[in-house]
Order: sequence, then structure tokens, then C-alpha cells
Amino acid sequence: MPIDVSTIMLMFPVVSLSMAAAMLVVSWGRWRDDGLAQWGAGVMMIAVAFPLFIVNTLASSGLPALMVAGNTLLAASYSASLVAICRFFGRPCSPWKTLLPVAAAAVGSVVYIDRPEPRVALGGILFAIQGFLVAREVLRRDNGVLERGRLLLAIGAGMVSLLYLQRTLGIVGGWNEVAQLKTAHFIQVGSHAMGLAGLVLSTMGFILMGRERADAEHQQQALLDPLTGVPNRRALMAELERTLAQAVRERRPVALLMMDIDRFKRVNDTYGHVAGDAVLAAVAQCLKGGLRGQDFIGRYGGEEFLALLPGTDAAGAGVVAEHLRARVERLTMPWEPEDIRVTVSIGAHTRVPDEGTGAQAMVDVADQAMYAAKRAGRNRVERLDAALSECAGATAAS
Ligand SMILES: Nc1nc2c(ncn2[C@@H]2O[C@H](COP(=O)(O)OP(=O)(O)OP(=O)(O)O)[C@@H](O)[C@H]2O)c(=O)[nH]1
Repeated sequence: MPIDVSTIMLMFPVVSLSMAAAMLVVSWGRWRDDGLAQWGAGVMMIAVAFPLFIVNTLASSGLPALMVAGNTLLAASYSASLVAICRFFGRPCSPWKTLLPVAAAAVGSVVYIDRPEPRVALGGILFAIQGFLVAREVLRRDNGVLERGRLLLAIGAGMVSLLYLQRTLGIVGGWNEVAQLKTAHFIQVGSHAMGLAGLVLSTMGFILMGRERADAEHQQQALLDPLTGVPNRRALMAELERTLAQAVRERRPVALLMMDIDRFKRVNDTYGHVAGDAVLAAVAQCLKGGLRGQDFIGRYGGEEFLALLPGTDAAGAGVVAEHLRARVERLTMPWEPEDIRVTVSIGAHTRVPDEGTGAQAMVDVADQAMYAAKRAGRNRVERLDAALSECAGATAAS
């Protein structure tokens, strides 16, 4: 089947314009600084560059000025892709990696305007380096995870890089003469098809990266309490299951602190629900700020917070609980007409868990200890440790 190179090249603006339009539709009304605009701009530059190459291919003696413009646009499009990835990951992007290749493509094309071999070889090596930089940037791991979108983008950029590398090596090695670039030689057809596939794959990869990140954010949000910003009960229970499993393996204790704001109804009734909400958020942050990095705290319900302290024995849990109680007691919430102050009652429960220890059962014991603290006068800590909790209903004051 005879294949016309110009026709294949025509596919670039067609595909690029379609993808740029698709990106516009995807991002319409959700203008975020996630690099989509920069990636779309890069795709649009490819859509403009290729018609210039086509006209140059069709002109019998060639139109070098179009090659200068086309090469510069192509280099700018890969720089835009690099900027898009840096934006996406919130990383700084060195101007050396973005502006230098564009300047080199423009200057090199002008300098070699009448010498197609060095011009094509220089362009090829520049674009190969740019494709490599894009692939390298997207593969840089921040979290040790290589999501599918990143992989797809890296494969696409890698294909583009290899395509241009073979073009330069072909000219240097003499198997890919410039005259052949306009013919339907299988190397040309294959390399254009590879370039097109690389463009489609990398753009799909970029869109998929955004989708994967949005999914991860939604999952994260589903585990956070929107009012206080700390994990919700679902996240707490999942974390407790994990903590217990690890503690069973390591034969280490786990302590739970159930903390309930005292007379919170009075806060709502006196200052209003908006003030009540603000107090909840302030207490959550105050409690969180009083814990170590390996501890975990979340909102268990209404005005109740639960802290998980892995590797903490009963005495240690008592110390942490007292520290938290005192922190909240010192907390002042500026409000009109007067500052709001609250206290918390804390129930602590510690045990070295075994296979049969249930997460909910442990929470229930901590809850019982907390109610004991309420009964004993509030703003205090009560401990109900494993040996005691096994004797039904027993409580022990800290
Ligand atoms: N503002 C606000 N109030 C809440 C929220 N969740 C629960 N509450 C209120 O918290 C109050 C809890 O009241 P109670 O269970 O009677 O307990 P309390 O007044 O704290 O008294 P003790 O626990 O016995 O010290 C109720 O008035 C709930 O409406 C919330 O998200 N925002």
C-alpha cells in the first residue's frame, strides 16, 4: 500500500487539534494550576508546526523559513510539556531546560538554513533530549508509586525521544539521508507513526495522571472529617485495625484515648452552632498538636475524639492523656463577647492485643473509661486497663 508522507504528517495537526479540543472540554470551568493548560498549549504548537513541515515537504525546492518556524515551535511544544509536568507536581522548572532548547532550535535552524543535514541532525538531537527530559521528569518519584498515567506519559515521551534520536543517528551514520525524509521510505513512515503514537500516549498519560490524582484526593477526602480536618470514624477504625494487627505481631501494647468535650451542648446554646463548630475544630487541632508523629487522632463522633497510641503502655497513656487534658484546658477561643474555654474528659484503655482483640471492643472500653471520667466530675482522666477491663464494670482512677 503506497503511503504518502505528507498525508501521515497531516495526521499530526488533525490528532493534535482533536486532543487539544478534548483537553479544553475536560478542563472547561475547572481552571486549576495542574499544568493542563500548558500541556494543551504544547499540543496546539504541534498542530501549528506540522502544517509548516508539510508545506515545506510539498514545495519542490523547500521553504527553509518554514523549517525554522516549525523546528522552533516543536522545541517550544516539548518545553511546554515539561513546564506542564513541573506545574502538575508543583516542582520548579529550570529555564535552562525549557528556554535553552527553544533558543538552540531557532538559532540552529537559522545558522543551518541552507544545510538540511546538520539542521535535521541538530533538531533531532535537541528533540530527543527534550523527550528524555519530559520522560525523566515524569518518572521522578516523590512517593515511591508509579501510577499508570505517569507510566503511559513516560512511554509516549520515550518513543518521541527514540524517534528523534534515530533520525539524528541515521543522518550521522548515513542510512537516513535528508532526501529520504520526504519519501515514503519505511523508516520515515515508521518514525512518523511512532511520533504520532508517542504524542497520543503521552497526552492520554497526562490526562490520566490528573484523573488518578483527583481519585486519590476524593479517597483522601472520604476519610477526613470536613469540619475539623482530622480523620473521621471510618479512617480511625481502619487505622486501629492496622495498628492492632501490627501490635499482635510485635507483642507491643496499644493505648486508646477517648476524649469528649465537657458540657458542649452549653457552648452551642450560649454562643451558637457556628461557635460550637469553631470550638470543635480548635480542640481537634489542639489535641493533634499534643501527640507524637506515630500517634493517630480522629473525630469519633459529635464532640468525641479518639487517639491511637501504638507502643504505649498504661503509664505512658496516662501521661499523654493528662498532657492533652491540660492542653485543652489552656486553650482559649477568641469570640465575641467573651473568649470561649472548654475542657475534655478522657478515658484511657491500654492492652497488649492478641488475635482475638476486637477494635470496636477496645473502643467501647475506652468509652466506658471516658464516661467514668464524666461521672467523676469531668475535666479528668480515667484509666481502664486490660486486666481491669476484664473484670466487668471495673474502673480505675489515674
Ligand atoms: N456545633 C456543633 N455541635 C455538635 C456537633 N456534633 C454534636 N454537637 C452537639 O454536641 C452536643 C453534645 O451534647 P451532650 O451529648 O448532651 O453532651 P455535653 O453537653 O457535651 O455534656 P457532657 O458530655 O455530659 O459533658 C449536642 O448539643 C450536639 O448537638 C457539631 O458538629 N457541631
